[in-house]
Amino acid sequence: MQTPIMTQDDTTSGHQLPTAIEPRNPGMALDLDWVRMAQANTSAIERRAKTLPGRRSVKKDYQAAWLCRAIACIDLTTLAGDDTEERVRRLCAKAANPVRADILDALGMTGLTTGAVCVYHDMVDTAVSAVAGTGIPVAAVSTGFPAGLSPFHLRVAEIEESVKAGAEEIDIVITRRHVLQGNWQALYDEMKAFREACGDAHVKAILATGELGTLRNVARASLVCMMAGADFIKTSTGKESVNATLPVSLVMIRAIRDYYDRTGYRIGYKPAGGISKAKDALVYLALMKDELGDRWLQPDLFRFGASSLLNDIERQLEHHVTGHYSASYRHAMA
Ligand SMILES: O=C[C@H](O)COP(=O)(O)O
Repeated sequence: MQTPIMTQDDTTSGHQLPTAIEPRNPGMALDLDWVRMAQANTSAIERRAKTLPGRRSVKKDYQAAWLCRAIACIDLTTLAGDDTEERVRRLCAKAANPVRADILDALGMTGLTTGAVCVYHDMVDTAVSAVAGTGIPVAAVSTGFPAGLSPFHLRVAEIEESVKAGAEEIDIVITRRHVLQGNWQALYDEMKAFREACGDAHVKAILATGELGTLRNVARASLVCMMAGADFIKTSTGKESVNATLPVSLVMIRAIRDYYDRTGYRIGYKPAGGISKAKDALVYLALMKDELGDRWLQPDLFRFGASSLLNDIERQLEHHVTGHYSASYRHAMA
């Protein structure tokens, strides 16, 4: 049995924000030698990824605190073709009060919110009004999400419109073709233009890793996007057939570590798509702690892109506090 690596000390305030805000990533010139040298030892990464979920990484007594930390790191997302203003307002209300008050009281937690809400451009206005006064930022998916194949000037204009409407975070999608063709200069130029269009908004680069072919491509695309000024790198849109996976996460997290070692800038990580279970969230938090350290367990450097993860976490917290699952949960699981 392994010693738990996540203890109560790590979560004394559950979702404590860092005291110093991380400086923005200024980027750097494209270093093609570094990109070409980037490797990913697929079998070693897959072996390591396989051991992660089985590790006793969180002692049971501390799980509630860690689940609250996970909530603070969720970009609570709705990205559906049938989104309505009413659905987005409900999402924002949930982001501001993610867990029932009696459960939070029992845990001794106050002021817990999700890290952000994440919507399409069309819903930014609604979301900005709905989160007013809560301190929760609105993230907009942009640049022709999810495929990112609309005309370049329209992708840039979409970013500018979302920033104008009040989005503080922009999730751009890269052109996968640039990666598949090894056109690193084109990827760098695209990312740099998106970065500039974001102005003061934070930019997350969605790599759509399920469509990049190899882990080596994932490593290289991660580096290029960080060199071009991405503040976060994000796995996927949630719309591809393969979304966030542990092998891909290891590759991206290690690219973040290399970039930090070389430049001194901390880049955030956002796994997204298909993460819907509380126990999976704990595996990701353990992975961040293991590979990058405690600083990357804060919402300014780590987010889950997820539409349904919060529901499962809330159920687990309810179980932790009351010792049983609600009737509606038992019914849903039956
Ligand atoms: O980034 C957000 C993803 O689209 C959410 O995906 P999900 O609905 O599988 O949680």
